[in-house]
Amino acid sequence: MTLLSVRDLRVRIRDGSRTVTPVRSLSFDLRRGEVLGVVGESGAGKSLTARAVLGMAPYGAEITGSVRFDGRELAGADRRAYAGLWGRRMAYVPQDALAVLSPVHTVGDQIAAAVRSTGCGRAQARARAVAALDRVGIADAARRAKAYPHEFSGGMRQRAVIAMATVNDPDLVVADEPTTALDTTVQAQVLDVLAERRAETGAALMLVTHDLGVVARYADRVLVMYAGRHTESGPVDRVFGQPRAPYTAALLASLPPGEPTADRRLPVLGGAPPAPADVPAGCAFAPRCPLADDRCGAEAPEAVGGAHLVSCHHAVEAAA
Ligand SMILES: Nc1ncnc2c1ncn2[C@@H]1O[C@H](COP(=O)(O)OP(=O)(O)OP(=O)(O)O)[C@@H](O)[C@H]1O
Repeated sequence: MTLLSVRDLRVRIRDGSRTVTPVRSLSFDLRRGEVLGVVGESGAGKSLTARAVLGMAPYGAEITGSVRFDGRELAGADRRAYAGLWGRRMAYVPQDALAVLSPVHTVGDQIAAAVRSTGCGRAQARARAVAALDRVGIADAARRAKAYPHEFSGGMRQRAVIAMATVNDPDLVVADEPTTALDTTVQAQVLDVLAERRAETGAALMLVTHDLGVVARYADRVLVMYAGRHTESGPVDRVFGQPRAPYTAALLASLPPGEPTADRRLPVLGGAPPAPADVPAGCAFAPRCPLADDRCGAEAPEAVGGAHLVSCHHAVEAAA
């Protein structure tokens, strides 16, 4: 069943003296309990999309289109509309734990406060906070709950944020590059903890990452974005096994050998994506695409296909 339905999402934002549209005409769905990986090069609009879904778009950003969460329209809603949702039904795991953890309260108190927002009593909230820390692999959780965020390592802080995000069994967790700031040795452990907690709570997870290997390992479906738009989406094994858009194929081909099934027909991507103010008319990828022709320069492609959607005038036919 669909939990989150995003249609024709557009994020407009002032950038100095002009207004840019870093996310445009973006549509995707997330089903209950599903893990959706959102990938694309830097500047593709992944973070803005995540923040638009959460009602946490930067100040002054204009959100249009539709963001339906469990049947409720949230696009452009004010913070009051989200107040009953944050921390209870939807939760955020950012790249930097300190963006959501206060430095002046203990980790345990902060998780307990999230529990208390559901109406739970003080003693029980504390006990649940300690249990939540224990579940994310924080040893000696009762003692560690009394520590402040700066007394935790980066990996432990991220575990604490995962504990806080999942303590109230939310329907949706949005994780934006949740391990990018961590040492590589710790990244996999923290992602495993996030995946475990997701499975235990049954939450859906929107996992923003630039790492296709992470998507291959943890996600059910993938959304590939380019210059703020949908490029390709569908089940991970189909999109990575038989990419239909030249951009997805090139992204996969640029992976080191041994990474997810990479079709290496296309050369490694040259050039860089356009800045939001310089997105060309037509297909945004056309200037870098080996298959681009006049139509690509003139006409932005619509998303076509059933479960495996692609926005490309030269899309490879999906295998039956
Ligand atoms: N507050 C803002 N004001 C103006 N432009 C912004 C703002 N936030 C983001 N942008 C622009 O929007 C585009 C998309 O940004 P976003 O952070 O969503 O990309 P991303 O795909 O998450 O990239 P990365 O992988 O580097 O985090 C970027 O070009 C960025 O410069």
